[in-house]
Amino acid sequence: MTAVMQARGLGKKYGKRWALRDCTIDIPSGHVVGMVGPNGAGKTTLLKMAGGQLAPTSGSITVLGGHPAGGPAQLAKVGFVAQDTPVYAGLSVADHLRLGAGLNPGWDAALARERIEELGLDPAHRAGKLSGGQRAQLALTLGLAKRPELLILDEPVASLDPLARREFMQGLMEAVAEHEFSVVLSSHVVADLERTCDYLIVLVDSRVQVSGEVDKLLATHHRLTGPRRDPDRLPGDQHVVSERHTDRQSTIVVRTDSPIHDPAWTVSRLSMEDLVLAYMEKPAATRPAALEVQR
Ligand SMILES: Nc1ncnc2c1ncn2[C@@H]1O[C@H](COP(=O)(O)OP(=O)(O)OP(=O)(O)O)[C@@H](O)[C@H]1O
Repeated sequence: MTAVMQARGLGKKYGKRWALRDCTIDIPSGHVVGMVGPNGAGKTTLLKMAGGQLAPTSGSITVLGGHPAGGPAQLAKVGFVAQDTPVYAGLSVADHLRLGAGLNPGWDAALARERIEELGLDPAHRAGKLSGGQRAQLALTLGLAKRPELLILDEPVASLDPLARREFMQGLMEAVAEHEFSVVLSSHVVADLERTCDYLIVLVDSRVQVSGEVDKLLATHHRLTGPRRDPDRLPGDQHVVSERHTDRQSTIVVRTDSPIHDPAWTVSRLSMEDLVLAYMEKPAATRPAALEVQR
């Protein structure tokens, strides 16, 4: 099966500073992928390289088996909704749909029209006068009506209130269920990702810290709580992701494929948010190389 996105040693430098480095990922098709990480971690940089808007400084990236800026056929397969849900303030909703139809060979006019109707948007309304939530929905409609094989969304819900966020994510998930395309979505709102994503990428300090199917990541990460212990004394197959200690107690998040038998530990499962926070807690330089959990 063709990978949706495959990167090998991918890096991007702005001046002397790496925005993304040593990124190696293989994302299989058919997933809704959540990309999460703190401000400046390199999410937009990675997504723009996938969309063909930025050239790598090092390494390589293929998207749906092709070069990201590889010509009209490649661009037709990938929808990209940029960070600030870009629409043209002076153009009406209907103008946007006409523009989309003119620019995209696979344009699904019925999908676009029906979605605008369902959203209750007036086709004559200028985009500049829409609310943030409505603008985001218009941008999503343009991305969906292109009928891409992969839709990339860079923090699409960042400026939306919780209700608008939920409506946006619901609309996206309904479209995924109906048209079966892959999605890569960056967001700071882990709760949104928890509801929608089945594949996760955590980026911190310009590096991919972990990537893989959510179910598998949650099955292989555990929180150990017990009497204070030096993490160096854990079994070799338990990779420490984060650690906290008081005088008497240790709380350590580990990744391991093996069961944990040590009776001294209380072992608990992590939520997606716990997992993301564990990878954000510890400085990347002190962690082992990026871990990848594959199908
Ligand atoms: N055009 C640019 N010129 C110089 N540096 C840049 C440029 N774009 C991004 N950077 C830097 O690259 C790093 C990664 O930025 P990027 O926008 O990819 O992060 P991000 O994870 O998307 O952040 P956010 O969550 O805030 O959107 C940051 O340090 C940023 O300042």
